[in-house]
Amino acid sequence: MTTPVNVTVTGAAGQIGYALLFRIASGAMLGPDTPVRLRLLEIPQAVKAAEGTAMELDDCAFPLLDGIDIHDDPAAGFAGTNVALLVGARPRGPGMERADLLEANGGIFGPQGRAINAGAADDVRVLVVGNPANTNALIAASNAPDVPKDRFTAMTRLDHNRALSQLARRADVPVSQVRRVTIWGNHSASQYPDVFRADVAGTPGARYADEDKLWLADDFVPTVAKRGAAIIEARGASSAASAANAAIDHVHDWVLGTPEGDWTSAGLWSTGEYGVPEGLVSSFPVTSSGGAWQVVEGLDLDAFSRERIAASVQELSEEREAVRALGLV
Ligand SMILES: NC(=O)C1=CN([C@@H]2O[C@H](COP(=O)(O)OP(=O)(O)OC[C@H]3O[C@@H](n4cnc5c(N)ncnc54)[C@H](O)[C@@H]3O)[C@@H](O)[C@H]2O)C=CC1
Ligand SMILES: O=C([O-])CC(=O)C(=O)O
Repeated sequence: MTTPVNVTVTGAAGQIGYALLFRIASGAMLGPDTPVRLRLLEIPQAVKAAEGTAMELDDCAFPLLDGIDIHDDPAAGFAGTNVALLVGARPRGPGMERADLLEANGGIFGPQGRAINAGAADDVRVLVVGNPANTNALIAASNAPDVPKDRFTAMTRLDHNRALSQLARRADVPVSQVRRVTIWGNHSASQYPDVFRADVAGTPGARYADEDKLWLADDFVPTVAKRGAAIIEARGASSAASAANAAIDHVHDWVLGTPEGDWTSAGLWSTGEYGVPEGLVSSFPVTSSGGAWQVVEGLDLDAFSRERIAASVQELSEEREAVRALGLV
């Protein structure tokens, strides 16, 4: 049998954790041939709830689930881990922006970055889901100097999937026929979902944008960018199953590759692509092969897109200043 992959999930007793763990154990994330060993990392008060989830995981008798360990100490939770999903953090409530969580959540990601640095496997791949995801990824990466920066990513795949779905609805085509949309910038209301370079069942996405500027600026962009708030308003709690699904998609594509002719979106440590200052964790169009993300380079950006991207990147710079002032990086 193949050696199991160690997968650490923080916030395992939370609502995203509950929607995520069963799918990881079923093979949805790493494929049907890869056994997994789950490490659930929680705060001490939530360990009992995590134990309950572990009992349910046992009760599923997943053939690929090699074992489950529960920890409340980051050093133990990340020791030898190959894939780390940093979900554990407070969600926002109605009327809050994700950046309002910076002070409450930022402090979680420095110690976790240090624990990953000290003990994770050499091939560790980290996805930060806890908000504000981009800047929390920046904090974690900055506290893990020995881990290559491209191993720390922030989740904008949920925004990407939202954009696919909204564009498919507008064009009245199946979502499977929409390709190459991009989320640029921050996982926040300033993000820029870009349809200009998309392919919509063979029609350039730019046609929808050019024909109907009002739809683009007043409907599509805000619907995608503010979807998280709309879910909180409707459900009384932030998105969970769709967030877990996006985390599965992100790690699946990172490890197993993106389909030929398409790309997806992920928050990556910038090395200056598209003028994004180095060291900000910003969302880009990305492909994956050989277990590594590559930014899709050379896209010719129109003025509308450039302006929107710059605004979101400016917000990321401000968040970096804020966490510097808090001494977190
Ligand atoms: N990037 C994205 O697209 C999305 C991000 N999120 C974010 O994901 C995070 C989690 O959301 P939910 O699961 O709904 O929250 P939740 O409140 O249901 O669960 C959070 C869990 O994290 C645990 N936790 C807190 N501090 C921890 C620490 N230091 N170590 C380990 N565990 C810790 C808590 O005990 C709790 O069980 C929130 O910050 C939310 O805003 C949510 C949806 C989408
Ligand atoms: O909006 C929130 O706070 C939760 C989240 O990140 C999302 O649903 O995109």
